[in-house]
Amino acid sequence: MIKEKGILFILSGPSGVGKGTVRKALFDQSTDLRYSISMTTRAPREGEVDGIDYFFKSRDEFEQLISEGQLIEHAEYVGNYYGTPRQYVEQTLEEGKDVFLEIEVQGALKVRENFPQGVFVFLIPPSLEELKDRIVSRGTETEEKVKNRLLAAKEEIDMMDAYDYVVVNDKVESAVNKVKAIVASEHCKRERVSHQYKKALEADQS
Ligand SMILES: Nc1nc2c(ncn2[C@@H]2O[C@H](COP(=O)(O)OP(=O)(O)O)[C@@H](O)[C@H]2O)c(=O)[nH]1
Ligand SMILES: Nc1ncnc2c1ncn2[C@@H]1O[C@H](COP(=O)(O)OP(=O)(O)O)[C@@H](O)[C@H]1O
Repeated sequence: MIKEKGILFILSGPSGVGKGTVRKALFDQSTDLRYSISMTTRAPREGEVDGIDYFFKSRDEFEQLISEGQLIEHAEYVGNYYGTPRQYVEQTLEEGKDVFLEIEVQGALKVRENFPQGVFVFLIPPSLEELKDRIVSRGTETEEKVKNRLLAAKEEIDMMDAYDYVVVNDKVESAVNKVKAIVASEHCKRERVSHQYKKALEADQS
């Protein structure tokens, strides 16, 4: 029997749109998706645990991982490196399980080069005003940085055509439901493909 590979789902979108919030809400529910824990050089925040939230690395360690080809993609974001571990993703897909990445836009574009069969989901804010409010209310940015993030967000939103799906993050619960619907839809597509394949095999034997 041919074992089907898992599907790679990528959730991306501009800073502050709510990627982390939607991803956490999705994984708080029961799901068959496997979350790929990223590597980063940023310092752990209070309450974050190595190997759960991120694999926290020094810059030297991270650069070593890059040079050994151990990351599918990496990006420098607000002065820190972030990257997706290759072995976990490839092995999990090979085992037939779906993998879920939550990464920023540059990294997602790089994943697309290596995994064109991945399913790319772009999260957008209901409006730029709302995005600004979210970045400000998170309280992690200076006024200058908020301006820069909004400028970057406008450019990033222009890239949404490169994605397979666009989800508006109006209410967290409804965004999570839409992501779940996308996962279900991709499984249905695959059922159709594998069904046709089985029919072709049967026809060949008769
Ligand atoms: N390219 C890339 N981006 C990542 C990865 N892991 C997390 N990110 C993104 O890095 C950005 C910063 O994440 P973080 O430092 O946790 O702060 P946040 O802004 O509160 O989510 C977010 O946009 C994440 O989606 C990764 O492996 N690769
Ligand atoms: N649907 C939503 N409605 C209102 N606020 C939201 C929503 N989604 C996220 N937020 C808030 O917006 C801010 C940015 O969310 P976060 O998940 O950190 O974004 P990202 O990971 O994309 O940078 C946080 O303060 C979060 O609580």
